[in-house]
Amino acid sequence: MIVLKLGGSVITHKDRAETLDGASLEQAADSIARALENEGGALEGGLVLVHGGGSFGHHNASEHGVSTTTGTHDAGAVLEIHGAMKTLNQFVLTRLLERDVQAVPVHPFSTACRDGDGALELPTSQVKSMLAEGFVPVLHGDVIAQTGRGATVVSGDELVVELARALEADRIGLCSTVPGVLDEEDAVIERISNYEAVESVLGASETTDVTGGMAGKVNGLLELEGASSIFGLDGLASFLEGKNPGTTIE
Ligand SMILES: Nc1ncnc2c1ncn2[C@@H]1O[C@H](COP(=O)(O)OP(=O)(O)OP(=O)(O)O)[C@@H](O)[C@H]1O
Ligand SMILES: C=C(C)CCOP(=O)(O)O
Repeated sequence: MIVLKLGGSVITHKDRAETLDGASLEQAADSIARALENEGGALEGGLVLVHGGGSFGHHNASEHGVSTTTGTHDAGAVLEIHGAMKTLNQFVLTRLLERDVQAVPVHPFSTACRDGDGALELPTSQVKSMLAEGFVPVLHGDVIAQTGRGATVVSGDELVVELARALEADRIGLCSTVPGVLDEEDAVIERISNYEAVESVLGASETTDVTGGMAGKVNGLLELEGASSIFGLDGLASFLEGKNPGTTIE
């Protein structure tokens, strides 16, 4: 099975608060629908989707001073951040359903949490049941309760790592707004197996982002046993066909 994240930077205009990038979301939904129609293809074992926040969630979290480590005890702030993510989730589900993809929501706020050290606990038995019944579960970056800190942000990137581990994913992909991890000359780095070797080129996101941009992605994916890929929207169809576009992290 495949765990795929649609980056918020792809499906929204990340520099404008709560603005969907409808054309890119539709292109992504088309690629997913086409890949699922392909019997015997790479998606035969099922697909779990995660999407990020982009201009939904990050702006709200930033306004309330909430990040993956700084929490809030203000339920109003939680509702605003979670509400923005649910709005985006609804857009994603609708575009998939319009293409007959049997996409269903999983909201991390109602199921996941962090311990006092920030370690993520993400139950996955409901995701497994959904997969077994032929659904495409769609999770998203969110706020979640954290022991001693109220509620903190959980990135879609963290969810991908946890899902990949718990579901023993065969393939893991992060589709972002860049064609891969870029070096100093903006060329795509083909393979990364060591964080220190690329640390100097890994930065945060250029837009409002409370979860760590490219550095966080590479760090998280390197923790996994198997290989994973970071690629742009133009690489999505090829990734879903079983190829390795963009940067391979192993
Ligand atoms: N070496 C690098 N190569 C590519 N992108 C980089 C690099 N260093 C920093 N970045 C930034 O990381 C961004 C991608 O991370 P970002 O977290 O914004 O993506 P996303 O996961 O698609 O979005 P979201 O976090 O909203 O879901 C790029 O747009 C770029 O600004
Ligand atoms: C900012 C919120 C609420 C979620 C962020 O998820 P990400 O875009 O995957 O980092």
